[in-house]
Amino acid sequence: MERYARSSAVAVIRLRNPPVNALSVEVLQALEDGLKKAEADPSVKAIMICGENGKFSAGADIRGFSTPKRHRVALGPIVSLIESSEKPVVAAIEGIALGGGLEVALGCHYRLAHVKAQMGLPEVTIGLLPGAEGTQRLPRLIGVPAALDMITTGKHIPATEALKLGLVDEIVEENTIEAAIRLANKVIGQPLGPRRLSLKPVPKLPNTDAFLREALAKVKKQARGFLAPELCFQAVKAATERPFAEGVRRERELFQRLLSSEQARALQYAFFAERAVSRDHLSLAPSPLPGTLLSDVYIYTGLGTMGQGIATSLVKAKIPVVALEQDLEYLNKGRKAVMGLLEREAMKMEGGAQTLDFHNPARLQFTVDFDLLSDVDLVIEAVFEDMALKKEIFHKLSKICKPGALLCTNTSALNIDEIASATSRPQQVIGTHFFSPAHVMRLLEIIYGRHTSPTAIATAMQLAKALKKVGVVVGNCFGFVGNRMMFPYVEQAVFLLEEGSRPEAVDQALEDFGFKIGPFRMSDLAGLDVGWRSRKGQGLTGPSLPAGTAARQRHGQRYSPLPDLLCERGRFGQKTGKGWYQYEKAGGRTAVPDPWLHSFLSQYRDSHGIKTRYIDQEEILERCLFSLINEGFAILAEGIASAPEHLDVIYINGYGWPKHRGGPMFYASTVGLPHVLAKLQKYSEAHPDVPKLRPSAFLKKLVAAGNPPLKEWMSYLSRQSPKL
Ligand SMILES: CCCCCCCC/C=C\C=C\CC(=O)SCCNC(=O)CCNC(=O)[C@H](O)C(C)(C)COP(=O)(O)OP(=O)(O)OC[C@H]1O[C@@H](n2cnc3c(N)ncnc32)[C@H](O)[C@@H]1OP(=O)(O)O
Repeated sequence: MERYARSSAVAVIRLRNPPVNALSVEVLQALEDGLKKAEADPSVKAIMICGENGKFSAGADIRGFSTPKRHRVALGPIVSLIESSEKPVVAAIEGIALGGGLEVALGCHYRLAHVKAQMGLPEVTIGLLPGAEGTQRLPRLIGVPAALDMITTGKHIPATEALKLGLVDEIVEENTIEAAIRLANKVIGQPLGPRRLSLKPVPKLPNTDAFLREALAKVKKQARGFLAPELCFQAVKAATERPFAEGVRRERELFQRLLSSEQARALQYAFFAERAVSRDHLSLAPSPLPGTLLSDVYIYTGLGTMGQGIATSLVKAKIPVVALEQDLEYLNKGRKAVMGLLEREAMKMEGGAQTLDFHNPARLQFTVDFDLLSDVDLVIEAVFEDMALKKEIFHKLSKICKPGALLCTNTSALNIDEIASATSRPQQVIGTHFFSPAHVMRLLEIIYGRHTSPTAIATAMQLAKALKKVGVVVGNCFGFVGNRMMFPYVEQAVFLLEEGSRPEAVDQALEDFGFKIGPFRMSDLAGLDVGWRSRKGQGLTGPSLPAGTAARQRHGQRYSPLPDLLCERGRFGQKTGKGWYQYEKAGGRTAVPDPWLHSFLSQYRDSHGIKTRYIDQEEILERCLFSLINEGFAILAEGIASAPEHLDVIYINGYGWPKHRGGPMFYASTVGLPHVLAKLQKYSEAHPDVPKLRPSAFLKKLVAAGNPPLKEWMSYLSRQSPKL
């Protein structure tokens, strides 16, 4: 506790724990001590709580949740202590007040925030609920619908919205601390009863029961097996049904249930994994990164779907862009699409189009003039996946661009070294695999080639950061990390159809597991023709396939021609109105099981002498997931990625893997590597012609080593890529 000024009647309690003033045991203890001291000091007439370094607090120290129980200090009683103080307590909220940080503020009698502050109860995103009485106080302050929304989604809200909701009493543009002191002085001596949220009733709704029923249905639908949102709901519901103290007891009970859950452990692992992965390599970037200065320019070529998203993403990050296309027709089409995307993005932002300023040619210009590339710092090429075309472009770039320019290729599978070989500066060539839609998806896979320099890698990582994406650096191999792990997963899904399953059964099993979208719905969305083109390119199907090749064999391994057969019938998915499902029209979005496909599958099985069998959910999950995980172990062993966390971050952010399961490698660690190995052995014996089911040597090694924790896996490998 300190005094604002020597003779001030306002005691100041400053939360101090850099970088985000997380509420560690020590901070909580100091907060309690400070409160008691201020309470006992007759010269103190009011108390102000603020955070060090322009941040109130990011909430409980998340690392503390995995420490043994006896070391924990409860926050709820401290919040009660604040509220019951006989002296007015004012929260001065700067920067962030999240989780337990906001709960501390809710215990205060007054809340004043800086206009740029953000507030929220994001506990749900780490598998918890606000466990310091926040689920009982917030509905009393801002009403049940708004509280439920904040608590079940975990969203951060800006101070301006917080003011409208009544979450804060006042917002200020100038010095928050001084304004809070003024407020504290003003309210000395005023009655505190009406300011104590625990004493307030929860505002009544016209039809609380109906509202809660609908809200629960919505929460359950979005959660897909994720427990925390539903328990958050239950805690808020308790506030509508019970007196404060009983509601708090219910909140504690639910909090304890979540605290000991595997899902909370998974989400907290994912939280730290993402931050650790994003930090990698950054230190080698030139500072400041060219292009983060507004006078510099990023240029990018190709205005197809990916290019449109990339351009939008760059403009959103306030990076000046020159968008290049091969001819005016494509340029005009691309321009229209990009402008449309930007209009929509601007509508979601405060300040709208003015903030993005994309009509300003200094921010975004469109051209067909390749010579404009001579002075740019960074190029992102985003033409379609055609090696010859990419090499031609890189050859040109290498000639035109200034010596230091970084040359990025947006590719999902092509060989970076081969692309780099078309240039005279392979050390500056790097893969940047954006995910569609590129202005929405958070993942950026960054692929280094044999000659890519550490500075180039670091610069690409900094680009990811500037775009607010999660950059993950990986090595160069077919499909890199994400798609390479996806191949066996999709392969199994199709094999399951051959053996007796249906697309809707496979999708359902994986969506129940928590995937946003199953493999067949995903394939229909992405377009079956994409994979078909690639398989034709690899000589697996199409005219280059040698005559007499067995329909279901390629290079001595099992192959399913099912996706090719659908493409030959013009069934490309949503875009043609038919794929693995049928749709209301070409371009339709609602997938409906298709009787035609069911009978096509029966005929297919008959014609190949396959006996249809019932395949249960367990087998669907095990074959799809364990083959994907198996590939992950192979990737780690080859040094294509530097740690299992990298694979997990890729899967959560780019492939819709359910975050509450922590990523595929974390999931493998939770079900146990011996179990994964045993299942792979079983399926591999049943399908000896499927190499991707054969357990990887690294997985076997880890099992033989006694199933060590994930953090130790990499220590069992002797060799690591020097660039990772
Ligand atoms: C022993 C513990 C006592 C526990 C008391 C138990 C009482 C139970 C009652 C109440 C329970 C309350 C629950 C909570 O409050 S849970 C926490 C809720 N808060 C959050 O989820 C916020 C998480 N943080 C963020 O969203 C962001 O980090 C943000 C604060 C917005 C800052 O973002 P950004 O500027 O992009 O910076 P970074 O994300 O890179 O973070 C910087 C470093 O700070 C670390 N960090 C952030 N938040 C926490 C946290 N709450 N606990 C511990 N560490 C945190 C983060 O990991 C970065 O560090 P590093 O790079 O080393 O990983």
